[in-house]
Amino acid sequence: MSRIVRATVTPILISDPPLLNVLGVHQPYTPRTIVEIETDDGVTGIGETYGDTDYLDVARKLADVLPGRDLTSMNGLYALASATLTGATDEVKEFDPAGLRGTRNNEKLIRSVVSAFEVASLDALGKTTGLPVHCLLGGKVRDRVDYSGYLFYRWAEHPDGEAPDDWDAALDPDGVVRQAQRFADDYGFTSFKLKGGVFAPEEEIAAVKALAKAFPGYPLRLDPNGGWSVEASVRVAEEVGDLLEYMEDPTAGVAGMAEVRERTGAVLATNMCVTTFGEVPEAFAKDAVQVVLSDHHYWGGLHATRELAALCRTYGVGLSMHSNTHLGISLAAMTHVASVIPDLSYACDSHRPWQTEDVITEPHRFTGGAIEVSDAPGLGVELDRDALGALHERWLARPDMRDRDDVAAMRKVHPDWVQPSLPRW
Ligand SMILES: O=C([O-])C(=O)C[C@H](O)[C@@H](O)C(=O)[O-]
Ligand SMILES: [Mg+2]
Repeated sequence: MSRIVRATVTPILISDPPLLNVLGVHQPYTPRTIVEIETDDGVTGIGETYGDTDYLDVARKLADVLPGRDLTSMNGLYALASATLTGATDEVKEFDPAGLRGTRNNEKLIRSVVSAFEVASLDALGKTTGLPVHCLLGGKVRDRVDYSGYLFYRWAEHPDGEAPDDWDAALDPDGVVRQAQRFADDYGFTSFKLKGGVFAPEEEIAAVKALAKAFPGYPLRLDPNGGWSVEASVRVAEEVGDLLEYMEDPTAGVAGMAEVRERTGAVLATNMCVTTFGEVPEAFAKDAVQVVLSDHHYWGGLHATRELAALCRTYGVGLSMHSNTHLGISLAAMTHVASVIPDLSYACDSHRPWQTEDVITEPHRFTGGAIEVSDAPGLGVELDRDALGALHERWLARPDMRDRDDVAAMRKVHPDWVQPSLPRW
């Protein structure tokens, strides 16, 4: 049995383009946490998760108590991490500027941290046994995992010119179609999701119609992150519902989602109103959600994602996959877990094509809109220590970017910008 001799947590800042959403715009740099777990066999496993300071604090405390523990005791990680939070209040934030992923409470914070340690443990265990992570999860049922092209309204550059990339602005239907065309040409995506909630629904309806015209038959999704009232959501469903494979979080909250469902019959997906196990019963009972967008980070890891899949299967609810800004370690973990869930029948989301940097030596390549499932031991990716060091140096140099805040980033351009209250329309 391998024992953990060291767990290391490295905070980094990665470049991020000026992607717009209902709250504001992405900052030029976004925080991530990279976890390494070393065993007494001399093997190191790696994991990745959110990097905002409250995640980082828990990750550092969990890393401190791991040496001496059995590598395989992954089911005990949650209790260990919880113990590090003793005395903290379980403050629930319904909506906060650090990313549009629903409620924020201690359980979700802990699960988000634990997931990186679970993935690092699985990577180390895989390297020790010579087995890929998907084998440790029961074996893949597909060799390739489909991803959808994640389109954003965006500016060409950040106001101060930081973190430049070679993409044009996309602020109208033509810009969105041009972006989708480049995604299709470069990565082969055959389905698209447009991040909405940026402009009035009529403008986003026009973008969806333009996409449907340019890419006939492609599955499309529109996600305003709860930015619309029930009335606006119904209007959008009437206008473009038949062009969309699902509407993602058209309106905020279970009651509103249930009403939109009842009035339109539209298929509704969420990564906002069902993001913890505790939110499942009410939402499923009220038929507020027909597709849950899993995210192995905040659901608590790869095993927890399979538990969620079983729950969704039991209740006849679909499963797809959410993403926030992430690098290749997370993409590898997402691909392994997606490969073992038989009824994950939608293309997964990934922000990865927007990232110009990585901490793995051979970043993944999307071909035909998919990622090959690796059969190499562990995750099948190697840490690039030079890149990790450089991105950590940036984290040290930029304390102003250590917490994601899309509202603050927007304020740099629009000084009067305040966190929009939902619904915006
Ligand atoms: O599907 C989603 O709602 C997301 O990916 C949430 C993210 O925060 C997204 O809106 C973003 O990156 O701006
Ligand atoms: Mg969403």
